[in-house]
Amino acid sequence: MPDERFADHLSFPRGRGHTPAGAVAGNAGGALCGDLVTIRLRIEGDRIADAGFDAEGCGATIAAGSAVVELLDGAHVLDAARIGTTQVADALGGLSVGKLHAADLAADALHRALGRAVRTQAAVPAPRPDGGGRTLVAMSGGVDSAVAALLSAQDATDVATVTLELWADDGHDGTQSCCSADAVRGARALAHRMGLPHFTLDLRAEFRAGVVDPWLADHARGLTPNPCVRCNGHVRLDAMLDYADRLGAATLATGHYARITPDGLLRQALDEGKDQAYMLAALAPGTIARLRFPLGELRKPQVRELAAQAGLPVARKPDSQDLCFLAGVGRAGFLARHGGPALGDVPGDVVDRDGTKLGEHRGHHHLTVGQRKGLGLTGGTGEPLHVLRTDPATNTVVVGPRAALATTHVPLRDVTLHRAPERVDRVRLRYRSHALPCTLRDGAVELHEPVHGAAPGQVACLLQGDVVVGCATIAR
Ligand SMILES: Nc1ncnc2c1ncn2[C@@H]1O[C@H](COP(=O)(O)OP(=O)(O)OP(=O)(O)O)[C@@H](O)[C@H]1O
Repeated sequence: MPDERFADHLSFPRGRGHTPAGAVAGNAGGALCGDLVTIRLRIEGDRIADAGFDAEGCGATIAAGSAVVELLDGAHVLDAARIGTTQVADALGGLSVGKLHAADLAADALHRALGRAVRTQAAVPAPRPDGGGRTLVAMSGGVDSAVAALLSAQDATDVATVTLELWADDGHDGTQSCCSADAVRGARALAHRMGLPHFTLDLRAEFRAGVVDPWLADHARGLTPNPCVRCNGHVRLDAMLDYADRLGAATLATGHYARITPDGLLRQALDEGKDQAYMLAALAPGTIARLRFPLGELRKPQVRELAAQAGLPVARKPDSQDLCFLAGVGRAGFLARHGGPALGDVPGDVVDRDGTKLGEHRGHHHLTVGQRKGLGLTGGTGEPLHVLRTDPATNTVVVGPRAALATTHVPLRDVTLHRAPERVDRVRLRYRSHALPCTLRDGAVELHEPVHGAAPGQVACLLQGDVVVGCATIAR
């Protein structure tokens, strides 16, 4: 027997077919599962001013859409962000496992609409200054950002969370798939479990234009780009800070392993093996001033322990390994699928330093300076060969012994410095590589010891000790 609340929503759906003036819509479900929910809402200031819905499919879908509209009635934006599958199901008197799917869809549609509406309509005041302020925590669904949220909630009086939807394969959106992006859902469930409001910020268009397209273009130009540095520096942190403004949050906390010096510069994390200051090197000082890194003084095992103590299901979740948009397809698969004609597989010559052909490759963009694996070649003496340089104009790859990669002179472009150039005494030329003693002179770093292979396109993180004092790109 369905609960009478369920029957009531089904018989008298609240706001069905209603489109509030100035509404922002969010969809979930679609062709694959046959159920589709659309939630429409308008925010004024810090409240949901009006909401309506449409639903196709089973009765539970209609009841769930109606329950969301009722839950939203006059709700504070931060309370609306606490509504998840459980709240929708509870509002219907509980749902059987088979019908929970309807509550999932309605919650997904709500969060798509809410996430978009906050971007353009919300103006949530900051909490009273004596109350400790509000922090927005960037939650990926992994253990690091979950613990960052946990620690922020212990510190700040008021915490909200946000997850970015950055990438969905072509044709995969809320209306065609039965599920929203898994990561976003997982992060939302985690935030709700901690009692925190959760927002979804759809940055797919900005991410494609500001990160993926330049990454593809750099590959076509024979460079080895760092999309994460670009993403942090020019796309996601700025977008999340704008979002924080809308939600009255003065600060943004992330699960990055990094620290901030008293004079506002980035500093490497205590846990050197996890340090991510390199990934954040392109941030402007104004951005850094609003960031908090609650994990900067912790080591990874401590972070996992904190998560376990708090009963978070992600305590043992493995770390993410690769670029987020390559998940499931890998680099070569992604290039084949999204690279277009400029990055199609076109065989070219592998030559030695004298231009003698040694073999063939399937496209220069699959190879990067310093690379040994994947060439399938050894030199005449049996010595392994490495990529010395790639030439996109002729689709030629030049190889040689490791010794030929050695250099002490690394030319730079797009140098940004936050302190005088004389203060640069170390440089990191790759993520997860050691910092190398150096001097910065005439737009290049002069290394005190040779390095084997500095790949054009990679970021050079300019350090004074363990403090990031600048950033540049390695030039050809
Ligand atoms: N999709 C996302 N939405 C919101 N914040 C994100 C997202 N992806 C990453 N972040 C933020 O950036 C931080 C560093 O991201 P990174 O990809 O390095 O994740 P990570 O070290 O595996 O952390 P986590 O364990 O939290 O996934 C995260 O801890 C989180 O605060």
